[in-house]
Amino acid sequence: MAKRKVEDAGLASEQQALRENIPVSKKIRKEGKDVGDEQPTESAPSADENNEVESKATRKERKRLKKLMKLQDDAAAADLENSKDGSSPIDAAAAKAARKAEKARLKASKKSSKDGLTNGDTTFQARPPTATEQRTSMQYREDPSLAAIPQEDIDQFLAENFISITDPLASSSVLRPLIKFSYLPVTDPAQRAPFKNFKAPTPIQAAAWPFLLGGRDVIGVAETGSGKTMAFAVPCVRGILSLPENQRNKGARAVIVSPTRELAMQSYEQIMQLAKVSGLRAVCVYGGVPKDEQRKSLKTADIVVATPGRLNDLINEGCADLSKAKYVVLDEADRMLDKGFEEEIRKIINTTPPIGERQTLMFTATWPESVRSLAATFMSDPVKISIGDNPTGDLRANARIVQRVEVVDPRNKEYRLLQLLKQYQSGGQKDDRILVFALYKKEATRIEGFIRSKGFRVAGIHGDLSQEQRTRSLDAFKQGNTPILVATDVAARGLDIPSVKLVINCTFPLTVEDYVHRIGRTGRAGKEGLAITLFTEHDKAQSGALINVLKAANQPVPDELLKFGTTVKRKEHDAYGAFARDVDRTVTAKKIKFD
Ligand SMILES: Nc1ncnc2c1ncn2[C@@H]1O[C@H](COP(=O)(O)OP(=O)(O)OP(=O)(O)O)[C@@H](O)[C@H]1O
Repeated sequence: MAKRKVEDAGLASEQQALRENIPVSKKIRKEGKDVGDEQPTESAPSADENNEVESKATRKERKRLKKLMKLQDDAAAADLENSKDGSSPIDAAAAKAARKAEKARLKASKKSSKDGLTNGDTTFQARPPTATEQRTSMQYREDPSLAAIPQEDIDQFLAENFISITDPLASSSVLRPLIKFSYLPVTDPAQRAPFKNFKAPTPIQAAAWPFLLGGRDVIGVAETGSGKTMAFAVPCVRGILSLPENQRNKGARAVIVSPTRELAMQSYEQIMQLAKVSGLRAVCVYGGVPKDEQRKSLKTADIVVATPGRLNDLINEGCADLSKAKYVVLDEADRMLDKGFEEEIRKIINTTPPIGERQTLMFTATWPESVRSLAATFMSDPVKISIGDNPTGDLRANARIVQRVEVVDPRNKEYRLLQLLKQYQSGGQKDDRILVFALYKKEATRIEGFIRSKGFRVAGIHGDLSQEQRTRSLDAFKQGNTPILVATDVAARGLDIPSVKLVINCTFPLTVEDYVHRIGRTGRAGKEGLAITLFTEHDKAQSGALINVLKAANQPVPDELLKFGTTVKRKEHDAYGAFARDVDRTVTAKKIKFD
């Protein structure tokens, strides 16, 4: 284990060196502005130097495109052969069109190299292929019909959906978003069944799939309820299916780590929809229930979905072996890298193949500065994909949620809550689902009892309840038997409960990121939602950050809230308070010599 840590640290510093010498990034520009969030590094060459370097690089890129065309030609020819046997029909006309489109792109690349020595928005710099490039080259073949789409249409799709891709290796020049399900390299109709109720991939799915299918590390940041689970689940299953059949059902090839038991179960269910039809096995490993069944399933499961504590227990017991798990996902990644989980995550990741040999994915709706450098230590040349009109990566709430903030006297909170419940559960709305958030377990218990005493059907979910009670409450809420659920932040992240009409924050959470996740339980999968927050003087430290979130989503900011101030307080360290300094953990420490 210690050896692996040293190994990872070495690779991390190698990555850092690469990063400093290779300021290669693709930035999708909107209205002439950079939408990417990476700044050129100090060691970036001057404009003249760039021209010199880029001309070589552009030639290199042309070669790469040519190679890609040749491989596509060969593959298309092979497919055509196959289609003669009737085994894998492919549209030869589409393949031809794709080749034409590729040639056009190549021509455009030549032209732009003459004009400004750039290829569209992508700048290239000559350098040997990195470990990531060697590992990932050509695992993914673009569908010919996708390749045939004019570049302007692709650019329009990226701009309309505010898709920003920052790729340190600039391979995004050949990886187009999978804007239709039919462009997924899936031939078996049974494997397409899970998408049959969806019109098209969501932007995060469309943009992330080609990179993930190509074996790249990805950081995916997209609003709550935007389909991130399928974004990482589809390539997970495709990757395992690409292994020889005799290597399946023989232990973990992929691991997905989630912060809560309920979220782990939910992701497991979604993944099973894809895995089961393909004969793959998955297991969900979480605490609060006996281990025996989990131990047994781990022996044959291809995919492990887990919460960190129980997974580490089973690793320590020797029952969970992740040494072949080359697909590692941190769902709700910022939470997983938070102080409470960081150590557990590090232990888990240290038992997977080393950085560069595994694919590491981080998905989330919130990506605070405080976790970004730590995330980099687990990843190899990650492609950053973010969705939203949010070039700086600042915190953003789902724009379809109407947010209302009421500043109230702390003593009147429960009375106001009761009024709201009566208002939003009257007449035809009496079965509407309402999720009420409290901050503490005891508070949740008290509020649940209070609501019940007023004649409402209500259940609760928090850490003081047994897993059986938690599951029962969640099921009753999902099925609509109890239309009100009182929860602590165990239900803030990831839970996908259909038709939650209203989220009420009875007590404000500890961070504004949690606020964004809490209200994200409504307004999912393209639907509208409403969130009402009762804000008191006790929460005033959060007023500035909340005001920013409201403004960014064009929501009204009440004057009473403005009175608490607009300053955004820096996140404080538990031990060092506001004096804590952000440390770039990707940088290797300097050796100091004492003479
Ligand atoms: N392509 C699609 N079209 C429409 N709906 C989709 C699509 N893909 C997934 N969904 C649905 O969207 C809902 C939200 O998906 P999911 O739970 O993955 O969101 P998320 O982005 O992970 O949210 P959160 O940030 O809250 O965890 C789910 O009900 C899912 O079935």
